[in-house]
Formats: sequence, C-alpha cells, structure tokens
Amino acid sequence: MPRFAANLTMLFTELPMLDRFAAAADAGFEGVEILFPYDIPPRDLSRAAIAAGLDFVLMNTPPPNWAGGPRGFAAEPGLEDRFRSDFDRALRFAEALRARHIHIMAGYAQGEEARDTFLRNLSWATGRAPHVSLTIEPLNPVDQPGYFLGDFDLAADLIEQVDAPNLGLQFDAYHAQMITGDAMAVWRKHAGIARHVQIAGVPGRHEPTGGMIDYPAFFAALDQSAYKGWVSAEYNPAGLTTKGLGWLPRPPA
Ligand SMILES: O=C(O)[C@@H](O)C(=O)CO
Ligand SMILES: [Mg+2]
Repeated sequence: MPRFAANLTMLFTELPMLDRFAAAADAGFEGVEILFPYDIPPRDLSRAAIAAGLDFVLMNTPPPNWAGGPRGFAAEPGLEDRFRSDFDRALRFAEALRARHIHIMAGYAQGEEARDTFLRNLSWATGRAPHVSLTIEPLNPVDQPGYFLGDFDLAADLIEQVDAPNLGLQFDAYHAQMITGDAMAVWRKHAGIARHVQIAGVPGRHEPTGGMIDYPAFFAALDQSAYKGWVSAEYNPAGLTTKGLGWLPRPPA
C-alpha cells in the first residue's frame, strides 16, 4: 500500500490549522500537504508536523491572491519577474518545512505564448532548485475554467521538453476523471512520470468512495506500478472528516 497524506487545506477544517496535524496522525495518515501555507510561520507548521510524526509532502507556489483568487501565474506572459521572486519565496518555505514537492501553478492563459512562458519558467525553476522535486498538475475546466494546464498529454509533453530530473506529474485522479472520464486510463498512460498522487470522489469531490472512480482498483494498480510516492486525500469531506475515513487503508497492527 502507498503512504497516505492528508490535505490539511481541505480535511479537518473543523479545527484550527495547527491542530489538524495531530488529528491527521490520529486518523492514520503519515503525511500532510497544505496548498498555500503562507499565512502561518513555517517554524510553527514544521513544529506541528514533527510533533505529530508526519512528513510534510507538498505545497504550492503562491498565487497572487489565494482567498478565492486565481491559481498561480507561471504560464502568464509578462509576469516572469514576479514568478521568479514568488518561486524563491515558495522555496524558502518548502526548505523550512522540508516539503518533498512544490507544485508550480500555471495560472490562466492560453496559446503558444503561454506555453513558451510556462516552459521558460519551469526550466528556470528546475535549475534554481535542483534539490527539490517540482510538479505540475492538470486541473479540470469545470472547477478552473481558463486554467492553462487542463490536459495530461500537454503536461507530459511539457515535462519531456523541460527534461529535468526534478520535474514530474502531479496526478490528481479527481481531475483526470473530470477531464477525460477515465482516470484509470490516464494513470496507465502517465504513471511513469507521476511524482505525486491525489484522490477524491467524482462527482462532488468528496470522499473517495462509491463514485465514478473505483479506488480499490486504483490502489491495486498503484501497488502493481513502480510508483513509490505519496497518495494525498484532497477532498471536501461530506461531513466531519473523521466520519468519512472508512476508505483509508490502515497498516496491520
Ligand atoms: O487539485 C487541486 O485543486 C490542487 O491540487 C491544487 O493544487 C489547486 O489549487
Ligand atoms: Mg489536486
């Protein structure tokens, strides 16, 4: 079985952020991720993770405005200087948290110029932080209309073109299902470049149970693949987080 992480931006939101770490550990998670951790001093987050015995798995590059705002701008022409300074800020956070991956968010732009901008920014970032694993993640157009990276084949193509050992795919099964209608087929095609996996049910982005994705079969496919990374629960719990964790495989006692 893979190791499971809790996305603390979405899970355990009944609790203040720093209390969510212990709750995640008590529930059986071994790691955590936070989409945009920038409002809390990294030393406090790091202390909470260490105290709970959890790995800090992933965070995102800062968007211009997280409070309901757009997701990043790495593919937006004209914002390259801002991308670089914000990437350095993300890197400082990631290093303080010992985060395993930084997800570089593309933002909202279309066309050749956007693609070239994203490629240039990704190449720069992979050279800037050769010691850090960087990911890109296709997001579905229902939740994120106009987001540049909405296609897994495009992500694979960009990763191939950047050709850096520290850039890989963030495979979110929820987005894969929403974009293509067959998350398993996307996994089979792109598992080889996956660095990080996220899960949620379709439709609704709730618990990964009983929806259009057969998660027991997906977990079995992960086991049979060469994927050795984390699987993160990134969903909106239908009720109290702890009430909906029946899907989480527990290590044998
Ligand atoms: O799937 C998602 O929405 C996230 O993984 C993300 O990073 C976008 O904010
Ligand atoms: Mg995701």
